[in-house]
Amino acid sequence: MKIRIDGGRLLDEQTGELYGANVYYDDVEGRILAIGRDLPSADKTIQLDGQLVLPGFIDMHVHLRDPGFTAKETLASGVQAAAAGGFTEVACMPNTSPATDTAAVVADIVGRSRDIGKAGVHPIACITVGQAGEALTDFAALKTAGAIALSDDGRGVQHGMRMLEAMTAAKTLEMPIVIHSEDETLSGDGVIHPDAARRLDLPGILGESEAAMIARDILLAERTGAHLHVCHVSTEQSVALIRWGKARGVRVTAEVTPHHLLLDESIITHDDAVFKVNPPLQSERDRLACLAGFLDGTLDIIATDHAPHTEAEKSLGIARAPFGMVGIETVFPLLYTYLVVPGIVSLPHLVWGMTRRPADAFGLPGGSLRAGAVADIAIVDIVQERAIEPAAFYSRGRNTPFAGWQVTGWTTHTIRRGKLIYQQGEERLA
Ligand SMILES: NC(=O)N[C@@H](CC(=O)O)C(=O)O
Ligand SMILES: [Zn+2]
Ligand SMILES: [Zn+2]
Repeated sequence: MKIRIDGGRLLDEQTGELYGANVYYDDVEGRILAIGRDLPSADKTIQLDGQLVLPGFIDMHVHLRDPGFTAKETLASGVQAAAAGGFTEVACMPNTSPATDTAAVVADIVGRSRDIGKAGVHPIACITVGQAGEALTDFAALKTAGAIALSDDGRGVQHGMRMLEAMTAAKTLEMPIVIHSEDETLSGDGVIHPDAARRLDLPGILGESEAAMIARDILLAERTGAHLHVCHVSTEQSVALIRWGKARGVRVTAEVTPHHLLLDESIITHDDAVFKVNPPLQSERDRLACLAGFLDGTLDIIATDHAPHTEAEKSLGIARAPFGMVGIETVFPLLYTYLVVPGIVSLPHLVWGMTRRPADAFGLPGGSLRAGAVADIAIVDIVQERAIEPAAFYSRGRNTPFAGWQVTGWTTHTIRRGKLIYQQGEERLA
């Protein structure tokens, strides 16, 4: 079938200007056939009224919790939540149960997510068996099964020589090493930023625990030539180290989350684990450094680190609850409303950070709307405004610190390879 999206506005990929145009694509081929004003007639038309027609969003860091932790999220709820957030592709982290450390688990995630038919899922497999930080997994077998990168996210690889071996092996296979940077000898049993920890009489996490491991791994990436991708960068020192690595020509890319761009530790005035996340919400100075790093390209991409947990787990209080916040359904509205509308970040810069830049960094299709490209499209409405309401999420996780925030930029349709994978208001999958 030939389908046309009429009446939307697109971003010019050279100038970043918005312009009115229609999009014509084929749902069997899954490709865009033409973009313009005078297009052939179609079998079906999606009629818009000025909504933004953007490349489908790509999130390189989500936790889908399946297999093993399906009370937090299932593959079905996770990929539907992703599609509802405008995402056509997500990369999922391996801290599942069993851990994503064998070809069988990778193949299971790829196969089941394909059958569900919502956002596309690209597993990131473990660096070490069981994420124990010791024996390396079989990188080649994981890659063959469909893993696009390697990470022990949830934990850092503590042993330097082990990381050197991992990067050496990853380099020969051209697989990115994606790091959760946390030197546990510095973070210890900390739970939040030291200033907030002092107020609440809890143990703090030193920012140096992040920067120290980033420094080590940039040096190892320089030695090995491996592609190093740094997860959820949160401190001023970390941004400075990544900027230094890039200036030296090291192959390092990095991501920043919506919560580290919008929140700092001062929001934690009482014991509510909705604010507990790793790395923690940092100082205002750190937040501004992350924003500056995103603006100058040091932090290449936006990733949500969507980390669903149950209400029971999050009600245990900051000392005992697990780390993590959900984010995939609210990232674009939040960043559009609080960074683009006030003029802090331009619309094209935000959009490229969620589309073209992750596609380029990880060699994924999508990220661009032009004739011949895959028909991976997010349609967002920047007029419709409403408060973030966790009970309305498609995700099983309701653990957001942004409940009640008034936002615009909600996704109305998501199209992947020409197929409608989300339409605003659709029923939850079982
Ligand atoms: N970010 C978090 O606070 N939690 C993540 C783990 C991680 O991303 O390190 C999780 O799996 O819950
Ligand atoms: Zn992490
Ligand atoms: Zn994570």
